[in-house]
Amino acid sequence: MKRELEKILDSTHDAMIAIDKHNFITLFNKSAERLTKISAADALGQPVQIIVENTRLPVILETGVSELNQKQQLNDITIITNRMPILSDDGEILGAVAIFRDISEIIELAEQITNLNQIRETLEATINATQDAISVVDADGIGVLINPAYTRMTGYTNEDIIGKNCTVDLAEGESVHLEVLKTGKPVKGKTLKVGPKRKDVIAEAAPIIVNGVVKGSVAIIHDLTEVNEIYRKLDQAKKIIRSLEAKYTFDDIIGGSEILHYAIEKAKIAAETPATVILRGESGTGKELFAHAIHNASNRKYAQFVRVNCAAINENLLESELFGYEEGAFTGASKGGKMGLFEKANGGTIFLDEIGELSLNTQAKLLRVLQEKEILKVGGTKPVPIDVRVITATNVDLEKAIKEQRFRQDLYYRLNVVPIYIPALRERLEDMDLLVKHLINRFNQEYGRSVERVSDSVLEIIKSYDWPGNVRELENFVGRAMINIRMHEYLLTALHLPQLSLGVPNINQNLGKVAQKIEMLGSDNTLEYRVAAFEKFHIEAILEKNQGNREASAKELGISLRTLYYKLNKLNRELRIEKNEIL
Ligand SMILES: Nc1ncnc2c1ncn2[C@@H]1O[C@H](COP(=O)(O)OP(=O)(O)OP(=O)(O)O)[C@@H](O)[C@H]1O
Repeated sequence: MKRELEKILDSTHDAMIAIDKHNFITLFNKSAERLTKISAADALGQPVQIIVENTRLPVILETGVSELNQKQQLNDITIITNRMPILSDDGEILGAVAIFRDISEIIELAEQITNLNQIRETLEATINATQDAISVVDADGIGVLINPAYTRMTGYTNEDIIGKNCTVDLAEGESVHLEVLKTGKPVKGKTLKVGPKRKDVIAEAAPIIVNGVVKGSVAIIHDLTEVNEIYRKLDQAKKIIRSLEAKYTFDDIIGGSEILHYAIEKAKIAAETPATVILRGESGTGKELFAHAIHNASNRKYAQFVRVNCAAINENLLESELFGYEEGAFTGASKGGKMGLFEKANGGTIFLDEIGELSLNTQAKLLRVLQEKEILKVGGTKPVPIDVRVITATNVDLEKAIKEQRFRQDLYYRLNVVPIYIPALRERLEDMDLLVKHLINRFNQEYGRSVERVSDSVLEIIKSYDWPGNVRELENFVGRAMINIRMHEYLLTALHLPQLSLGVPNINQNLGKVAQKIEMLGSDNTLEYRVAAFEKFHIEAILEKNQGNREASAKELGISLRTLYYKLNKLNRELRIEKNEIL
């Protein structure tokens, strides 16, 4: 009987240790051995304190009171202990027994459950926070979860969806959930209408598979109106990039002179209207810059800006370039025909530069376009309506061209709606300082230079020159000077300046050249040396003006020809002029 009892006790998972009333161990089953890593042979008959430290069994012997469900650590294992006295029938304490249960596994399981809970919470928070509308159904197609984005998009709440068939939200189209549950495969890009407002959406869905079995389906729907809005924005962005072809705005027009300011103000007013603008001014005054600025300040700024240099395109091609052609219009015409520049600029602006160069034939066609607001392609019979703002520019005297019957008067009236005259650079010397500063900043960046100032004589030279090529020539001149300057020089002096193109000589220009050369002189500041240098440079300048004609130069200088030769020889001998190596 005792053996059988021991067998039963050994087979239980609970560890058991019993002691007699003298604290000696009387029972130590197999589970106790596993838990304490002490063999029953070592334990039995020993005082319990020797075998198990901090045991409370002796306390139980004394008090006779049970201690139940006590959690404690034993060799890194969490156990639950029940300790009870062993009582005789008449209540006498015969010993005590402790039963331990290893609960590590249970704790691990509990931890896993807690973790799973956390994962679930995180997943739920993510699903709720996402802007995509999500719905989940079970294997029978019954709604189990929707997120707030879904409610926002469809108008349906938990009440309408959870526990209901997955087709309840559909206004038009097949349920993606049902398709997924049927095929077990993901579905993509289905267009449907959902909700009471029949919202257009794109849906995609995927199966939820657990252990190889389809347990449900999860779907994401995207609002097509949002997608369309994204396309619209993309399109607008493309247009903005395209309109960067007109890259300048009024802020890029540098100058503070009253005469330029007047032109800018007039252009700004014109920009707000659809009126045809004609920009008049010499070459390089900034007519194209103005055309860009007008386009970019108008409500057509997101549409195309098309520049046509009427002088650069072959007269035979110009018509088909401007108005396009139909397929088979002429030998060599591309298949499908070609869109003309007017059509390309539809909704935007066409800038016809050098309009004075148009042939009378093309002038007649252009007049028709301006009057009818439609184009007729070469070889075509059906006119195409167009909405284009026309800006033209010219540096030729159109009025004279009309008198000479090179330009049509009726076209002139059509084009001359808002004439804007852009003054030549020599008419606005006040702008020079600002322009030079602006150009130096620009070339500092482009060429990696660090020029901070220009010497007074440079400005003097610049202001004394005629600038027949206007701002373009000034740009070129400063750019070349900036190449001449070394990396760490911060003062631009006359030494850095390139030769100015001769143009039509005038006295100011001559003085400028003299000043430029004087700055090339060395450190000899004696009056004799400087006066002699001035004399030499002045003679050279006058000679240059008279294209080397010595008689005319001597006459202009008020000296005899003999004196001129004498002076030139003498001055060349006497003057040691330090030349800038870079120039
Ligand atoms: N006021 C200004 N401020 C800054 N840059 C200017 C100004 N005027 C002209 N420019 C610059 O000078 C150069 C020539 O200008 P633009 O091409 O506009 O002149 P244009 O009058 O159209 O010349 P063309 O008649 O030869 O075609 C351009 O690089 C332009 O940016």
